[in-house]
Amino acid sequence: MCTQSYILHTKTNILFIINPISGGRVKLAIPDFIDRYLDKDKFNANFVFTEYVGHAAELAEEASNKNFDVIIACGGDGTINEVAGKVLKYNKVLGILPLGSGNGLARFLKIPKNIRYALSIINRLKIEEIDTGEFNEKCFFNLAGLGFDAHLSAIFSKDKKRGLSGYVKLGLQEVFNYKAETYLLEIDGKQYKRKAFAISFANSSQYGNDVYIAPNASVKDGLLDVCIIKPFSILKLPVLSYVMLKGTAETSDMVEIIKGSHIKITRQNDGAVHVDGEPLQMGKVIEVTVKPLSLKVLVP
Ligand SMILES: Nc1ncnc2c1ncn2[C@@H]1O[C@H](COP(=O)(O)OP(=O)(O)OP(=O)(O)O)[C@@H](O)[C@H]1O
Repeated sequence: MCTQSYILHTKTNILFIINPISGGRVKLAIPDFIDRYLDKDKFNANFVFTEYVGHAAELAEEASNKNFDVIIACGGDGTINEVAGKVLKYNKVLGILPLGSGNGLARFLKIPKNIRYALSIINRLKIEEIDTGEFNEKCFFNLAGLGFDAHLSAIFSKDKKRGLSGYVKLGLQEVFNYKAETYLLEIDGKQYKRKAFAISFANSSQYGNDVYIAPNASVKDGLLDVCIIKPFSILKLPVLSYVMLKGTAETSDMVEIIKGSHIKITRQNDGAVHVDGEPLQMGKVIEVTVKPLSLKVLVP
């Protein structure tokens, strides 16, 4: 594990990239709030709101080329994905203000939802390096996956209402009709054939909202947890929900977890995948790898 602190001779240029729609929360007052609690002796702060999907990545790229050393993703895992992809590319430092619906990576890193406390973490400038994943060359930082989770994220992204309740409602509508598929997996050279409801590749332990798919996952072990949710009778949905909320999914016979660093997955058809909850379409064959300790993040 590598922990560093900046020795500050001059002020650090910091950019807050704010997603106005994440978490279903209005954020017009956020810049004033940040301005009040950010340490002005350490930082020159700038703020910008995103205007469309992909804009956070463009803004982070621009900022990296303009002397910003620390870039803060103010949103959920989708916003972090866009910002962190560029932070990783330009070897900058990522900060997080958890303003999303699920906030999976922020929860895993113990960054509080209370913005004042989250800002106190930024003020301390304590940096750690974490693993990052690649899903057919698309970076991810929390979770990527296919099957039901990918199907749901594709539908959720078209929904105007964000937030936890909308997600749960949609999930319950869709779970009844979703059909499990057969996948061929190669994990660090070993072959597996599995029929699955969903498969997640977990860098952190959770989807968000403290729903744990991979309770023993670590962002520092150079490994991903391949979490296979087996096909199940709808009557067992409460059991599956219970073990995920309790953080005991690995003990359930409905879930199989295999750790690995080089994974190839072959499915029956092209279709939906998700990276950090954002929907994408990919082909039948997907390669998943991990870059150990590759991203610098501000942590408590
Ligand atoms: N101005 C905007 N209008 C519409 N979509 C936007 C805008 N700015 C960013 N986005 C998109 O919003 C999406 C959702 O963002 P994000 O994932 O951060 O929030 P969330 O889904 O509420 O939280 P979480 O992923 O933690 O559950 C991302 O795909 C992002 O590209």
